[in-house]
Amino acid sequence: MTSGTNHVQPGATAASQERAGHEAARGSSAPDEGRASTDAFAHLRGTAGEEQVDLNREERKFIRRRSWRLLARTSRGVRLKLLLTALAVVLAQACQAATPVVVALAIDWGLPRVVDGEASGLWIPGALYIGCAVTAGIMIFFYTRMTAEASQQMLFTLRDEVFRKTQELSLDFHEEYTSGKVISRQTSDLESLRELLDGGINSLVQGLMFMLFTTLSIWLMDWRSGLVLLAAAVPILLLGRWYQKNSEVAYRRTRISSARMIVHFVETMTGIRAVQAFRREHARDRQYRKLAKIYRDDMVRSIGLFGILQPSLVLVGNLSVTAVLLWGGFRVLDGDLGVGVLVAVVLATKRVFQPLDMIAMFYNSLQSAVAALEKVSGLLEEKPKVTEAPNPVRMPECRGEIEFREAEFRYQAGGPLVMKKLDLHIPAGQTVAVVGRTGAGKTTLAKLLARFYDVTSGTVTLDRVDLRELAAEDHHRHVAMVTQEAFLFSGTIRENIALGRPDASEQEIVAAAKAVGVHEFILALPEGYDTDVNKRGGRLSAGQRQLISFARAFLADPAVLILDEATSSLDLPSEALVQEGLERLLGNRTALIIAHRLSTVAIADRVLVIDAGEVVEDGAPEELIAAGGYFSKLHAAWSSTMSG
Ligand SMILES: Nc1ncnc2c1ncn2[C@@H]1O[C@H](COP(=O)(O)OP(=O)(O)OP(=O)(O)O)[C@@H](O)[C@H]1O
Repeated sequence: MTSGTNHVQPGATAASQERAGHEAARGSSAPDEGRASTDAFAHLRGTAGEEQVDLNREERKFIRRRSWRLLARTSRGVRLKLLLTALAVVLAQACQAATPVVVALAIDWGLPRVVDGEASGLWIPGALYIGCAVTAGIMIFFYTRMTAEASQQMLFTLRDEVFRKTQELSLDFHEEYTSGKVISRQTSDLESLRELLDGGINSLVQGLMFMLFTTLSIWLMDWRSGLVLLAAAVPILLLGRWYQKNSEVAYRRTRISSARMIVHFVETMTGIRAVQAFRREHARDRQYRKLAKIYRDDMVRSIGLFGILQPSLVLVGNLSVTAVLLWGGFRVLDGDLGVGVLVAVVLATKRVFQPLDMIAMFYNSLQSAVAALEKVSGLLEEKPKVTEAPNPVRMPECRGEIEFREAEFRYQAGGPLVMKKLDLHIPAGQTVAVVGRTGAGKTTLAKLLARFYDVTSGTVTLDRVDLRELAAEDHHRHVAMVTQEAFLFSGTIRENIALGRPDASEQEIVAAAKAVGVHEFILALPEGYDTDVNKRGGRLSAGQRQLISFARAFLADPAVLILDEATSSLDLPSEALVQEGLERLLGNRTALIIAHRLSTVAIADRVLVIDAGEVVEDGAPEELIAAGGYFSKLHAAWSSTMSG
């Protein structure tokens, strides 16, 4: 793959700037270490505390504040819409709650007039009723639309932010966090939020408003019945509090178990070849069932809480209606209360509890969404370790001279030194083969040059400019890394080659393919350069993919090429093909090749033998063979396999 060296878009750090002063969550970069130790919430920053279920008061407050900040930021562009929606909801609910009052008016004020032959007793309540109904209808239409627009806009912003953030984060984050978790944040967590934003908030506000106005109308009609409602509010609030406390933990648990399940699923699917090759299907399935069962049980537990809440609320509602009816009925018998008012008050009391069901339901989705928001806001709080300097050095032209000076590197703070005080100068245009035992640090050297990571101490320079000072865009243009996997994106062969330089003309794309010797092969494909790499017939072998990625790199025309070579998986004819392509690709660029084959070393000007993070042999291939060290043994072994 011609990999984009990890760089940060200049505009993509607005969110991180807002969080200036916060420590990096996982605290492995040197400047953060000191501050993290004085930070009481260091263990919760970013994705660090993601799996923690039980939080204390302060921790809950910290997480909630972060979620709210994210919601506030996401709603920035739609606040007017939200305000208008709220107004429309209030108006609609006021109109709906007013209808029982109109019924009372019709019975107690209108009917006597109608009996006396006065038409006003009929049309005034009638007009009021129609007025309320029509206004409520218009307002409902209005806010339904507005809510959909506002919530979809917020989700769009969130989706985009999650995507940009995950792309922006450095490789170290992805190696730890895994793509399964990112997928879980982007899919199941955002889905929970969608459920809430799409209908939940609306119904919640709508229900609350309806209850408020209906309660007001009851107080206006008969304050004694209002007292019954006040008494009913006590058990309702207690129930609400109980539910909130318990469901918060329960839903947090479901977000964690759902993420674990998705991670396992994604890992199995991405590693399906290994799973099938090693007959791991049953074991993976067993593990998946275990995780899915945990998720199921967590869900059942949280829904079970709702199962207690809902009938309890219905019971309180029904008892209240009975109390209002009995107390009001006795007062009607005593002549203290009009029948119309009693009918209206009983009607209103019955209605006042109706939205409770709905509110409880959406409180449920609110809790689920809050748990999801905690996770998403944590992910968005992460900061890339590899960042662009505030005033980066531009480099329009590059010769390709590389220097590592006293470069040291460890993957994690406190972890082992993977590279020890490396001093290495590679003049422009040199082809350097890097060899060494597995785990010696060859790929690490390449990753540092591609700036997937920054050195822990010392420097790495390109044309004497420290990579940390160099503009990401220029670094990306001058240094390209072609990895073993030779990843092809969905799309045509042409598009895949053009990734190296999106503005390349057709001739340039064909010229690149010809240069690395893959043109004839592409023409033989069912649709030539238009062949879709994911469709039947477009499926390429490892060697063919490698050649396409060579063409991609050739087109990008970088001054420095880093190659993590494809290895023994290639058969000999295609290996020869790759070899020819490779030679033409190298041209007179500076190249760092992690060599796994004798043929590659043969074209190198220089060989570096790395062992335990140190260069132990360095010289022209023939010199090293003559010296009789590690390389000469390796060379002898390679030669014997070639001749055998
Ligand atoms: N992301 C990582 N986090 C922690 N340690 C790592 C990470 N990647 C590599 N290492 C460690 O760094 C050391 C060097 O690894 P590296 O991948 O550079 O070796 P290599 O020489 O390229 O090996 P190979 O030939 O097997 O690819 C190894 O001990 C490895 O365990």
